[in-house]
Amino acid sequence: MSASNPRIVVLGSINMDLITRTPSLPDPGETVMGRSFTTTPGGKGANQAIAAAKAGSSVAFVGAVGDDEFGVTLRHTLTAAGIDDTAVRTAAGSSGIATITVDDRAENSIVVVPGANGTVRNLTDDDRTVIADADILLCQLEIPIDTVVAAFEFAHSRGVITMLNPSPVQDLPDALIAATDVLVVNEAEEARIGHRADEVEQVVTTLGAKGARYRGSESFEVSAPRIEAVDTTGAGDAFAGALAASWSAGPRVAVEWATTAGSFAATRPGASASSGTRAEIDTLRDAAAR
Ligand SMILES: Nc1ncnc2c1ncn2[C@@H]1O[C@H](COP(=O)(O)OP(=O)(O)OP(=O)(O)O)[C@@H](O)[C@H]1O
Repeated sequence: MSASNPRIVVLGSINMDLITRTPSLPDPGETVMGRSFTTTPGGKGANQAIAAAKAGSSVAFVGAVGDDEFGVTLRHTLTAAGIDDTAVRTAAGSSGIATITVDDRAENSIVVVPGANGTVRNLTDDDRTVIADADILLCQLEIPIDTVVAAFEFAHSRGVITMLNPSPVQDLPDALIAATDVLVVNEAEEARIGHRADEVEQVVTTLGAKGARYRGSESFEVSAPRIEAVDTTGAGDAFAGALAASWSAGPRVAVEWATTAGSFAATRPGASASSGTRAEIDTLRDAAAR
């Protein structure tokens, strides 16, 4: 990737994932002994922000952590990645939490508590300042959707490019569609959104191991490099962050590079930790071109 990196604001979720591995999932009322326990930062907003920052972009995050110990760790995760956290509030109560139990057959059960993410119900003056200073606003739908709509309308009015990854997928308000410049979806999300995606000028669809597709001023498909997939969790977030980070190079370069970034993430375990640096992604791209 060449062309200079844009300044990116991610407005979205940040969670602590609490992951327990166990031989078998407990039935209701049952207690089982687990094998191991790990905590890892997650949330689509944070994953995508970290992916964009690792790709070399200047990134600011807008969202909320709780006033618990996880909040301290989560905020540190952002700043350690070089992300500007001045618009991250600390809300009373718990941080966003995903309690994940995985058994030996890779079956899982997950409880998500939105916690602080659910308190991001309005835009502050600081948020507007950060957004107005950016080139791209990137959002998902793990915070209240009305806040995303307000942010997109404000960004749109200031000429800031709006990129929406509508996950978890849901009905999209007309105002959100109208203020979206680039829609980033996987195949399932695209199918659920259906013809409404036609109302957005540019749509990027990820196709898993097949790569990605772009529809806009031109239409094309790029294939993913062949890799040994270890864990595809977070591949979509790595793709979205890298797409924003490379967008100024034009859709063809950006979609190709984001596809390589998604594939790189699939070669590593975990979500935010699996995204690659710019050099790692370039290395995979160069190897695939040989
Ligand atoms: N098995 C794979 N081999 C190569 N690349 C992959 C593979 N799986 C995912 N990718 C890469 O990651 C990108 C995003 O994957 P996908 O389309 O599965 O998104 P997603 O469903 O949002 O992912 P997830 O929810 O697992 O994070 C793809 O466009 C591709 O570049």
